[in-house]
Amino acid sequence: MSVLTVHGLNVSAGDAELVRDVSFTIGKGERVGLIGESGSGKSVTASAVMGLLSEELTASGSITLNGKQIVGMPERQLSRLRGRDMSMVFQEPMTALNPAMQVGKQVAEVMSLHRTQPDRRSARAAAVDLLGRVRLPDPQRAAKSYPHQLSGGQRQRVMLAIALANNPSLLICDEPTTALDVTVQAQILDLILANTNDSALLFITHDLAVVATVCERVLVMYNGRIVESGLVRDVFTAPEHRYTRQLLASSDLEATDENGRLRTVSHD
Ligand SMILES: Nc1ncnc2c1ncn2[C@@H]1O[C@H](COP(=O)(O)OP(=O)(O)OP(=O)(O)O)[C@@H](O)[C@H]1O
Repeated sequence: MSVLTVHGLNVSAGDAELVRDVSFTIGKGERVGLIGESGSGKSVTASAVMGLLSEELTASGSITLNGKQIVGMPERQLSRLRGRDMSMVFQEPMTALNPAMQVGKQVAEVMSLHRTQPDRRSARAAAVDLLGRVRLPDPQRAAKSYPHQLSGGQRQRVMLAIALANNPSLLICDEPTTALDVTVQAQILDLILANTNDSALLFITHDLAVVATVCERVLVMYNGRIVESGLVRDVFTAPEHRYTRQLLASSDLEATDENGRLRTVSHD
């Protein structure tokens, strides 16, 4: 059974249809990229999956996470799934972190909230472990820092620790490295790859080279619809849709090398 199944998803704001008839699945341990120009509906799709659509938006169709229907699920139930069964990493960690709370406590809190650690003390210890797993130097000390005392890359590591804390079945990354410099981007991508073996991963990005590095399958979104999908190596080497060809042409990804294999832009 797929971890995530989206079937015939529509999202509208009044008369405006933002997402139209979107369907896809992600299995356990599968990594799927979602690409498309700004405004094509990627973030709206991700918000619908997380049950985080703003009030003026309406969703119809079906989204199931491990068989549970997300569309129309009451907020109380959704909040039990978010942070435990599914979590999300955003582009700007500063807005997602609490500026007034030590980051170790923020990591511990998501475990205490979902009771995935027996008590607060174990949650604190597990938080320090997690901060080490996302390779924050001196995790004991880092746990006591406030978000403003950390660099952008370190804050994104904290976000990743929070997202991974309860070993979610589904991790959604929405442009998680766009705001970071290139070296830090590559480190964060490595961490995401190293820590999501069993999770289903939906990875939203403008950067086709990142998709080629991280994902096995890709969905191409244009004007609210998925216009093309398939294995990254097929879609990037032999795109069928005109829009995908344009995306590839305007990216700095050199799709194939002299042997016809997918080549990615190096990150250093
Ligand atoms: N709350 C809202 N009310 C009305 N329209 C919205 C709302 N949220 C998003 N939209 C519109 O929905 C469309 C899709 O937006 P979305 O943020 O999903 O695009 P995106 O592909 O994620 O773009 P980006 O890459 O810039 O994040 C856009 O036209 C946007 O203006």
